[in-house]
Amino acid sequence: MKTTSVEDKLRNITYTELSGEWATLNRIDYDYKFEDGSWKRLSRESYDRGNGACILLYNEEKGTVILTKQFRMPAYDNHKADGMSIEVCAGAIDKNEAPEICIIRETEEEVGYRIKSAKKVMECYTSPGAVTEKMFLFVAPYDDTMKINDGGGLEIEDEEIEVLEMPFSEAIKMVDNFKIIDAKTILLLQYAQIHNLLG
Ligand SMILES: Nc1nc2c(ncn2[C@@H]2O[C@H](COP(=O)(O)OP(=O)(O)O[C@H]3O[C@H](CO)[C@@H](O)[C@H](O)[C@@H]3O)[C@@H](O)[C@H]2O)c(=O)[nH]1
Ligand SMILES: [Mg+2]
Repeated sequence: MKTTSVEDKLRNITYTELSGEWATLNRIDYDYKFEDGSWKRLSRESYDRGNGACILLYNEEKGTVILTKQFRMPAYDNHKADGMSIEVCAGAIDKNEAPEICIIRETEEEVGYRIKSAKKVMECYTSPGAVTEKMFLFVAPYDDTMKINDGGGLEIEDEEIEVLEMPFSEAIKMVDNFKIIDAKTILLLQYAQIHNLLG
């Protein structure tokens, strides 16, 4: 592993905003020092849409988990199937919002459960070569007494989210047969498996 600090490898960083409608797509130009000591001016496009939080809700007694199903345009754009994506509950973190506060809010909005706290189990970049987004991954137990509405997402944000409560074993099967192909969801389901969250 190389130990040169990033300050010694980078200089003259400039930002050019290429698009800024919903989130910001920047072109970042920078001088980069290679290991042989040579400098080269490089350019990378970087899409900044903030950070995100997501959560796997699980019920050990029932052996179930709560997932969501919704249309995702970028997924549709990629493989032109139906564009429906089965995912753990997730949302973009508001400015100055703590990831745990965000995920408690999203849990209420998207799947209709009021949880008091959530345990952070991982952090990950979703696509570090292209997107600035860091994702904070949580787990929390749920039960029927915590259900306060039907979820579904916010109408003002045009969200249409189907709430799925399914056996954990079925969710794991959906990873194995490629029906669940969202990375954060696979990570959390496998975390639950490795750490025996559902007994
Ligand atoms: N007009 C417009 N609206 C958008 C756009 N992107 C998102 N929105 C709106 O913003 C809402 C964001 O809902 P959240 O629940 O906060 O986020 P999310 O769409 O579930 O995204 C989460 O998952 C993504 C995929 O893994 C993550 O990329 C994201 O950070 C977050 O965790 C969407 O329902 C939609 O109304 C866009 O490009 N244009
Ligand atoms: Mg969401």
